[in-house]
Amino acid sequence: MTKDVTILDVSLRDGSHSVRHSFTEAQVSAAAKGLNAAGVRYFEVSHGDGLGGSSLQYGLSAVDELKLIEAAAAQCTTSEVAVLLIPGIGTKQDLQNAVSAGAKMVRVATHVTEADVAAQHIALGRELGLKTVGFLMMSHMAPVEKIVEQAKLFESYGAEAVYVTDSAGAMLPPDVTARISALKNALQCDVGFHAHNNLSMAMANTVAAVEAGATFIDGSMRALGAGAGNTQTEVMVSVLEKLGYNTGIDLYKLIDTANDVIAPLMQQPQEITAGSLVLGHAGVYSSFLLHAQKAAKQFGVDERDVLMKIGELKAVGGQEDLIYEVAQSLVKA
Ligand SMILES: CC[C@H](O)CC(=O)C(=O)O
Ligand SMILES: [Mn+2]
Repeated sequence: MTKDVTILDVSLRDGSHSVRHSFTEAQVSAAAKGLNAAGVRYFEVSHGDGLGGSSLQYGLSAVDELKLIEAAAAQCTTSEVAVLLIPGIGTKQDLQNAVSAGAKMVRVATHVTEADVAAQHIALGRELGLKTVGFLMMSHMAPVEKIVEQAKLFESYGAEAVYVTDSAGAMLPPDVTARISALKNALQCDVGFHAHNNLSMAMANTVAAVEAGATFIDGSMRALGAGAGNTQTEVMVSVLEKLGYNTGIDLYKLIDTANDVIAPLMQQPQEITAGSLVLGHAGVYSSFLLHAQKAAKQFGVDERDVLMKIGELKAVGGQEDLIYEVAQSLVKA
């Protein structure tokens, strides 16, 4: 029996980190047109750090994300636009504005131990009639029991799916299997998985996730995303179809969009470089990479040392300014 898997493309949100939040309406519109034509059910559009992320701390967006959401929604006949909301960066008003611009899904993202800060945002998502999802970031940092506890909180607030998010690209397939299987046993709602390729494990981890029962899976075209990027959506469609899963996606149309729209806008190849490898090794947020490279350059220190130290400090999203303090502290007196 073929099993259905819902693929959510994050090129236009996680990819925002990789292009330093420089997406234009024309780029988003062209990518959205291709994703819709290929039959991708959901795709995410917003600043890399979610709604309200445009700031000195996280990086200023070239174009207001509401304009990008509108441009994307205008291309959708069957696909739906998702937005990411990290409570404290984005607000309930930001979500309402995103809905007016055409968003149909919200993913409320918290650190893996902090799901309780999302209760009112999940409730608002449901009230607004959105597909509403919980997103547990940095899931490698918590043991399985903690993840189950936090996912149950999300479900109790009304989340219709809960994601295990490997923000640092630090997990190995057994880590993924353990987490997804535990959530499948403990939850009634759907379970999702989001990977980063810092240790070259994104596809293997994605396969482990679907085999353990995840039915929502993220990817990005040409792997465009923070760090070494995400599971490459067009490759994942092929791999999942070969494994007997049904994605409902037209592979050629998706490849064309990846090649004709995404490849030309990339600012660097999505490779596993010294920095992205250390993200996975030390368990650091993938979105910290470009900040660490900038800070290392500014203070004349090795980006690997900065990231290793950040990993030791167990820094979490929102602590981007710590990267500069660490780089400064590494300068030899
Ligand atoms: C900083 C938000 C982050 O990019 C969300 C995400 O995609 C992840 O945690 O991997
Ligand atoms: Mn990510």
